Amino acid sequence: MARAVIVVLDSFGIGAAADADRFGDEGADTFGHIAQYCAAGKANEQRSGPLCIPNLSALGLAEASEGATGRAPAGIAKPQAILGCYGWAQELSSGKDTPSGHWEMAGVPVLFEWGYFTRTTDSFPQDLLEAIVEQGDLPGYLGNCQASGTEIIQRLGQEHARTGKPIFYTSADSVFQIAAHEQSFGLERLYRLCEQVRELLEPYNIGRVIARPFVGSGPADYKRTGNRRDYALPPPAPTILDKLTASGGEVVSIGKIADIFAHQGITSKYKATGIPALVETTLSVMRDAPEQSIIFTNLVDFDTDYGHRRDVAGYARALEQFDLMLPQLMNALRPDDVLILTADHGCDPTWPGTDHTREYVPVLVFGQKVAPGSMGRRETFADIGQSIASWLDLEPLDYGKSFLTRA
Ligand SMILES: O=P(O)(O)O[C@H]1O[C@H](CO)[C@@H](O)[C@H]1O
Ligand SMILES: [Mn+2]
Ligand SMILES: [Mn+2]
Repeated sequence: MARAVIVVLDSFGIGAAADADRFGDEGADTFGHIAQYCAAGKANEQRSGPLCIPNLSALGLAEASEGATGRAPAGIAKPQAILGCYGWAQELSSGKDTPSGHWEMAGVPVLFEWGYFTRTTDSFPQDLLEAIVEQGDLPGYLGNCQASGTEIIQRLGQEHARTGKPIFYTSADSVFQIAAHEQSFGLERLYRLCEQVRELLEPYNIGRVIARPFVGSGPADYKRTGNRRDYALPPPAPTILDKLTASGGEVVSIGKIADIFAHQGITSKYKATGIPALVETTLSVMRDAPEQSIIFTNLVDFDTDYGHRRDVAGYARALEQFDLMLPQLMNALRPDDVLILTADHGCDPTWPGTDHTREYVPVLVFGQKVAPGSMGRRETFADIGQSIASWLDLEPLDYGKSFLTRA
């Protein structure tokens, strides 16, 4: 009997994937560029100097990054000893979005193409917009373009508050996002609208509708809240989560994991806002979760607050903050448990635009019974799901090769 704890550092890529040119992402490197900016003294806001992440380093992060890129990350001190089993994984899925990355690590790569709204303005089809306005009983809509979510509420928030028209926007991802004010529009009303849009999008094969509530009295203090909700399509096949729950095990979602899996294969869920609170929640779940559990945490802030915002110093601070808490996660493991740190895609904060980047992700594994050393390059994120299947003595999954054998 054993447990698996997966912590996804959302968007923490470690170097352009072999197929990054297909995405215009050749040369992207979320971790490598953050380390480089820090070492060059170009990321000194509320922190300073080279990136200080001794605990991630002890799990083999720098070695994984060097394996993925052929270069050692700048300014990262070599650990005295490597305690983790480390590697770097290529994505098999066609997209570089959050559901694809998570489903693939849970054993189900997305081999079909999502629908996308590719026009930068007038992004959504007119008949779809008309149907949403009618069904949602709306006075109209604002936006209808590709945008950064923080920028668009600055630009259109006041008009939204004045007219009651919700803000519709998309990105390079397969998403329909709706920003609306929690008080003037209403949070429950926003959620209901998203559910209606989810249904109206049926013919378009769009991965997610995302509710983006915000508060504040004007552009100077508009702020998005932790009440974001993602309405994802369900994974196209049973994941390791479904297999474990079907066999009587527990799957605990922390953060937006349950939303990403359309609430399938989850036995309990906890939400928290911010990296410290999400890690604290993970620690408290680890104290009580029974054997044959997966504890699955998504740390969305790396992506939403720093990657998409192209905030290098903020991303570095968040990594340093997580690194300080990492020993608590390692110490909370029971003798048979395994801790896996990974990511779902990249979002290089030094890269043009505000979108994700196609990168290798780190696979850092720690457990009292896991032999340290390199697991090398992995062909698919599904190796994570397959390894957990083998660790928890479940039937093998259709995709992936296990990097874990119980000692
Ligand atoms: O700019 P914000 O609203 O954070 O949106 C980002 O978040 C979405 C979901 O990850 C992405 O598609 C990207 O558009
Ligand atoms: Mn993501
Ligand atoms: Mn994102």
